[in-house]
Amino acid sequence: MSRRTMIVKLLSASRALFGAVADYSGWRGVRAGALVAGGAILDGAGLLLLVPILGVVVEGGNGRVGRMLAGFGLETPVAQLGLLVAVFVALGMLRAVVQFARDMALARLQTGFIEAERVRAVAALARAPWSSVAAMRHARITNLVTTEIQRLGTASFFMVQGIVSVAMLVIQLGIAISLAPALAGAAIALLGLGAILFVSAQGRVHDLGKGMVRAGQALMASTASFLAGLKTAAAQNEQAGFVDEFASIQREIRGRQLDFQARQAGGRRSFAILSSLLGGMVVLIGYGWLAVPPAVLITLVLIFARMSGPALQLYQSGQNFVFALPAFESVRALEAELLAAGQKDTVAPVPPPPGPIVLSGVRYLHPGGRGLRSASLTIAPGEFVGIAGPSGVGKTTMVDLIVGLLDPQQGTLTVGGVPLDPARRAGWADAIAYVSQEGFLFHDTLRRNLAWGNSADEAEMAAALALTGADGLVARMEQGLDTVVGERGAMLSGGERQRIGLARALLRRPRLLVLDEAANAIDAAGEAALLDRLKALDPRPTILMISHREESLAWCDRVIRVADGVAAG
Ligand SMILES: Nc1ncnc2c1ncn2[C@@H]1O[C@H](COP(=O)(O)OP(=O)(O)OP(=O)(O)O)[C@@H](O)[C@H]1O
Repeated sequence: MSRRTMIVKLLSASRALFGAVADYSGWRGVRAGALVAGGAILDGAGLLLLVPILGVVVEGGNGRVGRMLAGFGLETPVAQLGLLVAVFVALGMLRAVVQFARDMALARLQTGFIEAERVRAVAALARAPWSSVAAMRHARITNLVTTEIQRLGTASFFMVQGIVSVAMLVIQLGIAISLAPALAGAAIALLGLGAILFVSAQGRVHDLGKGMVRAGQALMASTASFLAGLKTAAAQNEQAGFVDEFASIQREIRGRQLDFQARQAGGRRSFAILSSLLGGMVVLIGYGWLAVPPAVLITLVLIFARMSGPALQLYQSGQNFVFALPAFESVRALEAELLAAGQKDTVAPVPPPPGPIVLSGVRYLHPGGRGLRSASLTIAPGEFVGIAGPSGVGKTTMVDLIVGLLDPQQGTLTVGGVPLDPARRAGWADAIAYVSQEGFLFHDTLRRNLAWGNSADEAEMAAALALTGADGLVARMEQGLDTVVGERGAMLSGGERQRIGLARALLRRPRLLVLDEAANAIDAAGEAALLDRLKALDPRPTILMISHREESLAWCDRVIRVADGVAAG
């Protein structure tokens, strides 16, 4: 990429981040901006006041300032100094108060901005169609929503720091110009040179930042697969492979961080050299060549010394900003991807009328062309329907269409005689309990796991556990429902996990219960007893059960057999 293209890209990304912060801040941003300007002006006013103070100190009461103050009745240098110092202290105190308010306002904006960005990204994720989320790498999403949004907060912080530094520098330069235009001109030229050098080095910093995003995602993915495969790895003594991969990503991250730190440290070194040169130049040229009066000369030296703080901060903020900018670009790219896939409307849910589920010529093919080619069937309310067929013929795809996770690409799907518009789709989802083969337990107590997605009380929980045959398990546990089940229910057996997942589903009192190989880890006798109790439920929800076991399918009222993407019944 040419330097020009790189600068244009950086500027447009910075403008986008600036726009996002401004959109979020609104009037609070204007207030914070006013506080930034106020802090800088008060700082400058304090500096400017040094001229008369030093004037009185150096020239006694006989200088221009002394004579002017004598006109107001302050005859002695001590009285004159007393007044000037009192004003100086008052200004200093006011500056401290304004800068405190400024820092708090900026901190509130920054933390609020991070929170808003995180909610925005998660909302876009929650409203994206399932098909697009299913294709995404989870590590990418987790990394963006946690680490990268935090880095985006850092970028916005450094952007604001940069603005504060610019405000301070402008005021300080303004004062320097008013005191000694030629010297200030030289300082501006030096700053301009620094800015050119700075911008030309930012392409590499931006690349480093992009690399950090990639490495962060790789680290997250490696950790996730390490944890997911830990048991298998431990059983096969394969942990070393995971550790090696982890270590190599860590090395990459460390390398980038060191590279960035070297750039920051190099910048500080150049600044230290440049500011000593500038200080020496001011004294020599000001005293020897331009014959600047001593009070003005000392004030100028103080101003230039003071300027090195904001100038260094501007340099470092700029570098940190560019380093963190790719985080903003990645978060917005994820959002754009989710938005492009279409967002579900947030509407008040309307339950579809009672009646059958009817599929007529429904088709859904996944990317790659596999899926459900055609399904035409009717399922009556309360029916217990088995769905069978070899692996990969489209059973899960059909069920995902029925529950509304996927939209038919062709054909129609109605519930109670009406097609699923967004409001009815939301109402339909409220009436569904879905149990997948893997189940879904989180690292918490049984009680909290059972209470997810329903408002059941303890008695209802006990009844559901009895129905799914998990009551004995809970009775055996020392802490009963308060037992923590481990990550994804790791402290339970596969069959126990499935029984708990089923109990939770029943607690929703669903209109449609979907069991996608949801009891395949339970022993045959246990499953038979469970299906018998499910079949006897009164009132009974419509039950769709995908299963590969013929003895399980024998409990169903009827079985729809899917073959090569085609289903009828
Ligand atoms: N998100 C996806 N992207 C691409 N292809 C997919 C996707 N989901 C499923 N498929 C493909 O679509 C076909 C049908 O998948 P589906 O999960 O519906 O099969 P299934 O009958 O439920 O299989 P199983 O009995 O093994 O669970 C498979 O060949 C599968 O590889």
